[in-house]
Amino acid sequence: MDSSTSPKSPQTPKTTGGYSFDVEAQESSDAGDGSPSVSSGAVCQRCGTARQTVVFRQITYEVRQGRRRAARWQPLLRDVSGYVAPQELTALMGPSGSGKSTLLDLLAGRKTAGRLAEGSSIRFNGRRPTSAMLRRNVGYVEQTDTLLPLLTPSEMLLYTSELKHPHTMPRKDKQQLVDALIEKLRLQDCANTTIGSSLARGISGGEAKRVSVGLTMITCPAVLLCDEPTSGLDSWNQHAVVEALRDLARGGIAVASSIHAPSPDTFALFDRVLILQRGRAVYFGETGEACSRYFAEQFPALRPMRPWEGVADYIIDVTSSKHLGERAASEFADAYAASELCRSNEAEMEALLAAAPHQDGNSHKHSRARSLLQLGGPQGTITPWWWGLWVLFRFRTVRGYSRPVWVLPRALSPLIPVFLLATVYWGLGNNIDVLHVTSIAGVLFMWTTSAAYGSMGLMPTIIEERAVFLRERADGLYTPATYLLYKLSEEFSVSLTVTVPYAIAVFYIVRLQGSLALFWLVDVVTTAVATVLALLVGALAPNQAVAGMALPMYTTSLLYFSGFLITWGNIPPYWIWYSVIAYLRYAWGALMVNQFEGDRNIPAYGGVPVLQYYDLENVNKWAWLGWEALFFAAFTAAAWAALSLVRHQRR
Ligand SMILES: Nc1ncnc2c1ncn2[C@@H]1O[C@H](COP(=O)(O)OP(=O)(O)OP(=O)(O)O)[C@@H](O)[C@H]1O
Repeated sequence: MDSSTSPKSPQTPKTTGGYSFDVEAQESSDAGDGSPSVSSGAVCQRCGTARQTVVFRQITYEVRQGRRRAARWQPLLRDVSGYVAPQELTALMGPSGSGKSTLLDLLAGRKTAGRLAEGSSIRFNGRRPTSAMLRRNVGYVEQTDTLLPLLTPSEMLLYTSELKHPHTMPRKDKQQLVDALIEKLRLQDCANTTIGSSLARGISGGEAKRVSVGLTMITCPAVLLCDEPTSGLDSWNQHAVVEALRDLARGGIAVASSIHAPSPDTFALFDRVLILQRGRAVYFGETGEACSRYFAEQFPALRPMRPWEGVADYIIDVTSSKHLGERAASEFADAYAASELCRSNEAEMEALLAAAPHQDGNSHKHSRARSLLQLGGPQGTITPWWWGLWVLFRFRTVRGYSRPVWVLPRALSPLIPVFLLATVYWGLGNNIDVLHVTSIAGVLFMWTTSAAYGSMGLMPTIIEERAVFLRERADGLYTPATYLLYKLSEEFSVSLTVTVPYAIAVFYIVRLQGSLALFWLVDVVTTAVATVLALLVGALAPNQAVAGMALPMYTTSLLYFSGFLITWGNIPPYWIWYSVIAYLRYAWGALMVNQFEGDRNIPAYGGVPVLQYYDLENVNKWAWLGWEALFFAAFTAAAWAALSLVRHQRR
């Protein structure tokens, strides 16, 4: 395993796959926020992204804890300083809960709660970050992978590339970039293997993690932040992932990654390490010998390193408060704050800021900039909506259609209700005695009910896909409206087709009356409403369990008020409002009028004409179909709002 290349040694990085920064300083016209700038270092040969040095000083980050009046600001990070430099791979280490993810989130502008205290400052090339600038310059690899299990790494990267580069860029150029990334991340062996999931085995965890890194590298960010990219991996895969990060760093990117217990070989791949403990820095400096020497000199009473221990394990173990108690633990942070190393780091940061092309100063008034804490807001996409829809269709829908487990449940699930309706009510539709009138009303009721329940099976998939949606949306791959359109058209294209033969079969076998077109359209619109409801509940519900309960309960409640089980006149006055907004009432009402308007005098119970008995005598069936379609429009708007506004991710 190669762990040799030092960032200190001057070198001309290879331009492997175009992910490399030119060593000559060049003028860049894109600082990511639209303003021209001159980088302190170089620009990427491929995309012109300027190198970025991230300097963070005296970061104190607090969240509000406790209830209402008793709530107080609790610091999660205190006076943490350091930097992430181009061409360097920086490790963030520390016991669980020490604040590594919090710091990475802050640097990436992904915090949605809490505040940065007075005096905290984060600078990218000397400049206060804005949302647009962070989005352009920072790649963030989350702890959990959010990949599409049906695609291969090569397809996953191409799919992301299609959505992250202008649609006018030729496909072969995008493919070349993908091929270069595959080579850079050493994914050649699994490039065409299906990614898979926990249920269907695919590529390994380490390969999946490198694909996740690749997704953020598609647009060639200048800074790459990774939150525990090696968690859950064996030491071989850990090493492979960190090696890939090290290669990216050597190409000119500033890379920081949190990591737990790296093996000595893997730890040696890092250039620098920031060790946190209880939200405070206990060491920031070079890895390896320098790190162990610092602890040996500062704390001579510490136990010596055991022969089988790596430096990383040793430092984390000796500084871990589980052995020391809180007071002794803070002594490490106090000692570091008073150390020569800390002073020299401060001087280095001053020098980096002084050499930076922008001089926003350390004015603390703006260091709490909302943009820094709230990157997750509305954002644009690089490609137009129709391109997003086309790419989603090309990579996701087509792949779904090719799988029997996707198509068969959708195509065959209406078969059982259709079979039951056709065999139980065979030829009943033109029979006109009182009992049969009620049975026919029941057939129509069951027809709408089956359509309403049929789409509920979608919800688990929608919730499973939610993490992918949230990540891709945050990455600006598409808007919630495009995603909604994609999901609806994916489902409609199947349901429009399969409902035709089923509607014809039931209509003729049961010998129903009226318009076959309306009978089919009611089924289509009811399925559409149920589909968008599944998307709405999937977007709103915090988890599978809540979603799995909410939609069936809501749909069942509609059955009471659709006009069949209790006629309109018998609904208690305080429930009438619910009947008015029960979309199934309009579906069933339209079907009833369709069935009985040819002969309005057919009697129901008590000899009352059937449409009068069910309070439908003044109903226009097409108008009621239109009302149901309006419910579809309203639920679609609600689903769009939920997808846009509900985050499910508080950081
Ligand atoms: N929004 C928040 N509100 C309250 N506490 C929070 C919030 N975010 C993080 N914390 C707390 O801050 C501490 C640091 O969390 P963080 O996730 O940064 O730790 P970490 O070092 O990354 O841990 P691990 O290695 O286990 O991922 C934890 O005790 C966590 O519970």
